[in-house]
Amino acid sequence: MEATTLIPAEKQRYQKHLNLPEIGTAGQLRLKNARVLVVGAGGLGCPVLLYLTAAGVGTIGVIDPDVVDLSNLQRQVLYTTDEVGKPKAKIATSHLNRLNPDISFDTYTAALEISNARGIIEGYDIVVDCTDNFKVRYLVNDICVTLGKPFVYGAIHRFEGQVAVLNADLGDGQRGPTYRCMFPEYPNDIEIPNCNDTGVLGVLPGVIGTYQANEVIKLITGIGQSLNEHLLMVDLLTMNQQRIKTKRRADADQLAKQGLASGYRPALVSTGPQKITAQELADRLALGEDIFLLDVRERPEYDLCHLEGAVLIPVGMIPNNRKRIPTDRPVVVYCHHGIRSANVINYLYAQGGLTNLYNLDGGIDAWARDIEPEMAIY
Ligand SMILES: Nc1ncnc2c1ncn2[C@@H]1O[C@H](COP(=O)(O)OP(=O)(O)OP(=O)(O)O)[C@@H](O)[C@H]1O
Repeated sequence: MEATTLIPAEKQRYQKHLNLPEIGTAGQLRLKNARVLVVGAGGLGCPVLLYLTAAGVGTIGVIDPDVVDLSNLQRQVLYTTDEVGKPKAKIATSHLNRLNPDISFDTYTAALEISNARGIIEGYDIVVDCTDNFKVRYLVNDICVTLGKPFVYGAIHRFEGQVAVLNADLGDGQRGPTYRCMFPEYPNDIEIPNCNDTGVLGVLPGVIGTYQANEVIKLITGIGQSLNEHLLMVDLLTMNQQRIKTKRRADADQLAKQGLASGYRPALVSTGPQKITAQELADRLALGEDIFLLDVRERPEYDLCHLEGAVLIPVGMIPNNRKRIPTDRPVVVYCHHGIRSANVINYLYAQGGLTNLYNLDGGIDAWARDIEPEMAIY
C-alpha cells in the first residue's frame, strides 16, 4: 500500500530533504514508496546503497553472490576487516539496516543470471547496475528493456568512470537510449578489462556510485535533468567531465530480445573496436602509411604531449565533428589509456558509416612507454 504521510521521526530524519522545495514532503513520499534493486554490492554498490538507504528509498533489493575479500576494503566502504569471508549481500543489509531501520531490504545471495533476472527485476521500479562484468550489464539491459524499466548504469576503470540513465521514460510513450544503443554487441572476452588486472583508484567507485545514487533520486522525485539521453564520462586524474549525447536505436527492443535469446556467449568475431598496439602503429607510420591520428583527449592534455600530426577532437566534440573523420584511410583513435577512445569508436560504429577505426591499445601512455620514452607523459 502506498504511504501517504511521513511520521514525526521521518520528518526529523529527512528534514534537510523536506527543506528543499524541489523535494519536500511529496518527493520524500515518492522516495518512501519507491522500490530499487541494486545489482552488485561491490565498489559502486556500496555508495549507491549507503546513499539510497540514507535518502529513505522505501524498498531496496541487494543482490550479490560474493563474499568480502581483504582486497575489497580499499573501496567497498560498507565492509570491515572482521567481515572478510562473509556474504556481501547479508553484511551490507545488516549495516544498512542500522543506518536506517525504516527501509525494507530484500537480500539475495545468488548471482543475477538469465534464469532468475526477470523474476527478480519485475518487483522493482528502478535497477542500478553496480557490477563489474559485461554479461550482467547486457542481461540487466535486456531484461529492463523487455520489461520497460529504467536502469542506472555505472562503470569504472582505473581512474575513469561512466554513468548513464538507460531505457528511461521520456514521456509521450518514448523511451531513452539503452546500453545496446551505445554498445550494441556483447564483446569478446579478450577485450574485457578486469579491475583485478588493471587496478582502480579507491575513491573512483565512490564518485561514480554517488552519481548513480543521485540519478536514482532524480528519477524517483522527477527533479533536475536526468542523464537519460547522455553518457557522462569522468576522469579523476584530469578532473574532466564530458557528457556525450546518446540516442535510442530504432532496433533497441529487437537487440534486447536477441541478447536474451543468445545466452550471452562471447561473440566469435569481435565487433568491438579493432585494436592496434603502439609498436604496430609506429611500424606502419615508419613505412609511410597514410594514417589519420585522432586524439580525443582534452586541449590541455593534447598541449602537454601528442602524437606528431594528430588531430584533436575532444570526446564531447565528436558528435558534431564526425564529418572531419576521414572514411578513405585507417583512423587510429587514442586517448590517455585507451578507454575514452574505445568509447568514441563504439559510439561512431553505432552511428554507422565508419568502419576504418582502430583503438590505440593502452593510449598515449603505452606509446610513451614503448616508442617515445622522451615524451612528457602525465
Ligand atoms: N551476476 C551478478 N549478480 C550480482 N552481483 C554480481 C554479479 N556479478 C558480479 N557481481 C558483483 O558486483 C560487484 C562488483 O564489485 P567490484 O567491481 O568492486 O569488484 P569485486 O568483484 O568485488 O572485486 P575484484 O574485482 O577485486 O574481484 C562484486 O561484489 C560482484 O560480486
